[in-house]
Amino acid sequence: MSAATEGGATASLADPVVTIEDFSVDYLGAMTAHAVRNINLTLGRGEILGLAGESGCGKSTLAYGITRLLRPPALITSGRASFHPREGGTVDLSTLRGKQLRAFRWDKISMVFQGAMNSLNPVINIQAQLEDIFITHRPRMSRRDRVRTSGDLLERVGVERSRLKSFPHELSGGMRQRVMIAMAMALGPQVMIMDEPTTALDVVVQREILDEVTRLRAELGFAVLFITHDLPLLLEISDRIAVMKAGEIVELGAARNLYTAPRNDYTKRLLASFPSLTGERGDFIRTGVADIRLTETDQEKV
Ligand SMILES: Nc1ncnc2c1ncn2[C@@H]1O[C@H](COP(=O)(O)OP(=O)(O)OP(=O)(O)O)[C@@H](O)[C@H]1O
Repeated sequence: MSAATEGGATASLADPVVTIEDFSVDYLGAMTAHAVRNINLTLGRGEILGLAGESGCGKSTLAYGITRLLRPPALITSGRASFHPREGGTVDLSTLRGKQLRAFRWDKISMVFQGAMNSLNPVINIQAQLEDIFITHRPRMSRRDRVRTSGDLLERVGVERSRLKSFPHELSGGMRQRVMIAMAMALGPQVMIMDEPTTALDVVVQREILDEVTRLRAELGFAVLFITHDLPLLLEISDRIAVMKAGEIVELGAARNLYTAPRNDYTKRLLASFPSLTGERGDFIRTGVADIRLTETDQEKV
């Protein structure tokens, strides 16, 4: 659990940075899938909110939906997601279009996805890829400042400045994912959405990167919506955790409370599937092998 911010979670809810209201997404087709169903969720300013749940429960669909990255056959069928900038006011994300939306994504809300490290351009060095963000979004920035800021960003995520000259294939997977986190942080967003950002990495690298993210959050004050099926990992880094099942949030609470006194049967089963938080972990969340269909009592909502 994120001891550094205990208590801060409740306080930050009085100051939300994103609110999601009655948000629903369907995948249209012969068998329409109701992937996200009437979700209400608030992300507090500076909070790390964990979103947990087995594969296919709708976590990514929710993240893509908020940031308007969904493509047909996905359709937002109800609700809205709003951003509340530090500077005041409210932006209904559904009203943003084209250039405005693209600028918003880097500037205010940025994203790091699982395969992000593979989306670096293989034929361009890291410096050019970082500089590119500033060329596009901060056109008045001098070349000198771009290079300096790009180096600062790399150092911030634990990658040596000298790596600016490297090409993606010269970096390890962990380093490439750190570069992606640096890119996501480049414009000082108020929210970062991280969808399984470390899943493809080995546990030591995963741990280092997560420590970095929590440290940076404390330093820079951005909020994080952290999505993973790995509940023990969420318990360590999150202020609050929302547990998702079949498109719905079945439990939402402070990470510590969720761990010590889960209310929902499904949450209890998720926790029980990890026999020890330090030892070997259960595997049904990863593989989806075991049958863990919801019982009637699981339907209790928050
Ligand atoms: N392009 C698509 N067309 C139809 N159904 C889809 C599509 N993408 C996702 N779905 C369905 O929507 C539901 C939610 O999927 P989603 O990827 O959001 O879940 P998830 O919790 O993020 O899972 P994972 O951890 O495996 O990424 C699933 O039932 C999935 O089969």
